[in-house]
Amino acid sequence: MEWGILMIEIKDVTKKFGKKKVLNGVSFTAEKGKITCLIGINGVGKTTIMKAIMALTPIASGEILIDGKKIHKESYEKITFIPDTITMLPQMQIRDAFVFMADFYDSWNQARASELLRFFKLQETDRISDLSKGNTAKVNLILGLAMDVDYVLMDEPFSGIDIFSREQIADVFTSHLIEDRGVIITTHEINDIEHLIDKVVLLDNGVVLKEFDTEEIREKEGKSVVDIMREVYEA
Ligand SMILES: Nc1ncnc2c1ncn2[C@@H]1O[C@H](COP(=O)(O)OP(=O)(O)OP(=O)(O)O)[C@@H](O)[C@H]1O
Repeated sequence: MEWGILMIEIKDVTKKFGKKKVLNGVSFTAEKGKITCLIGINGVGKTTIMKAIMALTPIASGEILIDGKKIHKESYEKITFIPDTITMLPQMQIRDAFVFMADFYDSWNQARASELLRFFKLQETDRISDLSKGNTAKVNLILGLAMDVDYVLMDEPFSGIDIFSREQIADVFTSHLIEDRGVIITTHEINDIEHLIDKVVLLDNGVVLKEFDTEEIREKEGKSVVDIMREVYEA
């Protein structure tokens, strides 16, 4: 396979809810092996973009390609979506959630799930309903990252959790557990994660204001992501 097409391509995507246009010609790429961060305030369409990539919501126009092929319902063999709330039943223990995932997905990798559990210092007998918000976010992350897929989408993995949990989650991003996968995360708080991300897509009201490579702007322009955000959003 040609290396050039190992990416998710979002091309001029529009989406309406009723009469309201929430995506207004969104285009960007997220390459395999890179961490791409979608940034924008509440309601700009970050989650809608994630759902469109997962073919969980239909788009009005434009197209979305994964490794050069148009997305379809079976794309979940290549891609997984980690929502910002846990989808497992509260009475389950973590090990029950693992069994559920293994039953449902061929791509479930139990060895990686166990490694992630150790990484986060969680026990497989911990009950979902008893987990703190930070630990719930970690379990959610484990359920997504333990899948043997090329692309992982994460909706607000750092939102509403304490600094120590945020740091632990950030450590996963720089570990071998990510491997050479393509990751797309959404956030509105960039500070803790700026050093982890390779690429940034700045969104506003359903349009991309700027797409850039973090290392490039650091090296060529001596600017941080926050500098660019100020330039773009305060213009
Ligand atoms: N099912 C739906 N029906 C109607 N409107 C919706 C629906 N889902 C999202 N919207 C609207 O679409 C817009 C974009 O929502 P979206 O959840 O994608 O934003 P977001 O950037 O992810 O925001 P947040 O940071 O709050 O999660 C919002 O105005 C939202 O109210």
